[in-house]
Amino acid sequence: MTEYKIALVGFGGVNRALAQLIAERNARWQQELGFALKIVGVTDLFLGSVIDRDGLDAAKLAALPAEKGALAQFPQGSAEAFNEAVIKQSGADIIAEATFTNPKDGEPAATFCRWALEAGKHVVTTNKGPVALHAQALKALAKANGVSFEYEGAVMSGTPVLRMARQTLAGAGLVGFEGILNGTSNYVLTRMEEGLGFADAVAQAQALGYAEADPTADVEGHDVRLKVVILANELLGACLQVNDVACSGISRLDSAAIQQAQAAGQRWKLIGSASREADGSVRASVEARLLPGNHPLAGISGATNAVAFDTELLGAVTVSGPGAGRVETAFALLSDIVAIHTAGRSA
Ligand SMILES: NC(=O)C1=CN([C@@H]2O[C@H](COP(=O)(O)OP(=O)(O)OC[C@H]3O[C@@H](n4cnc5c(N)ncnc54)[C@H](O)[C@@H]3O)[C@@H](O)[C@H]2O)C=CC1
Ligand SMILES: N[C@@H](CC=O)C(=O)O
Repeated sequence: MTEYKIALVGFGGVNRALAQLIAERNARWQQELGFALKIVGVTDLFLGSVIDRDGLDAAKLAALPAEKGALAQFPQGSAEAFNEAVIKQSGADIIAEATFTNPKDGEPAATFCRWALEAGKHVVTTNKGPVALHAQALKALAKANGVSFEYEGAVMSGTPVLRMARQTLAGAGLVGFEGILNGTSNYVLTRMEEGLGFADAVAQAQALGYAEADPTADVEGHDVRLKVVILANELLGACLQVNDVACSGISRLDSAAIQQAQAAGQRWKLIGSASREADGSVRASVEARLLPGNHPLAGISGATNAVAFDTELLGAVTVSGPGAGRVETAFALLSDIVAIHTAGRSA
């Protein structure tokens, strides 16, 4: 039986949900997936850090109170976040990186990924910063060290989009995409259609674990901009930088405008899109658009996301599913580990 030792960097909603899944499902994964996971380290800016090479109790971790320095409760635990030690010295085979997304330079998460890859550890991450801003360098580093850098959860949470498109649309002639790529803003728009105010709707999205640490990133389109860059660079072979993508959000839309549109059979949606131009370049944007009721993306409500891929051979291929959520995103980390396991077996 294969057992992967895993260290969790950032222990907020997503990695805590992964610990809960490990506590509940490890035996089942052994049977169904051919591997089990053992948590050997956890580190978090707020909670502190702990290393135990023999394995930490996943259920106890998942139930940890959200109090400053709480990881000091574990034998060998500390109220200080020794990120570098947990990444390099916990004996982990895999680092699950789920700290805050920094849309400006991807740090310090990009450094955490670098440390792990240089130390010969696989990285699975849901953090959009390192992927949108440093994917090429991190992928090269992974290759040089014979390990994997996986990030399925960076776009549309646990809904399989990146790997699905890369593997199953290869050869279909992908020329563009448009999608609802942020769970929080779509949830906010839906709740505002139902009569809730903007601030209350954002607060609900935060409580449900959908929003970024600073939800401005969700409602002003910055989060979607990172996802558009990831999709365009990965699937359309573009070399977009974040500032190449024109970006506006939903905060200028008031309840009256949203409900008026709805009464007219239309819906406001935050749309991220990219397309290949005749000269081979790729143009991309993020903006609120008023969609007619019969548009394929108009019926997507709540934290659900959808992306329609425009292909030469199949026309539009649309994938829809959860775009945010703690357990949903923890599943994305699991799917990355499955990919690592499968690649290791076929090597
Ligand atoms: N929650 C969701 O639905 C989704 C989240 N993501 C991304 O996954 C990542 C994690 O998301 P959540 O768990 O929801 O966020 P969260 O805000 O609940 O947790 C992040 C944790 O990282 C810790 N942290 C921040 N900076 C750190 C540092 N320098 N060193 C150590 N720990 C640090 C914080 O203390 C916090 O506990 C974020 O980058 C987010 O953008 C991606 C897809 C969906
Ligand atoms: N805050 C993001 C989380 C996933 O990337 C969202 O709401 O979509």
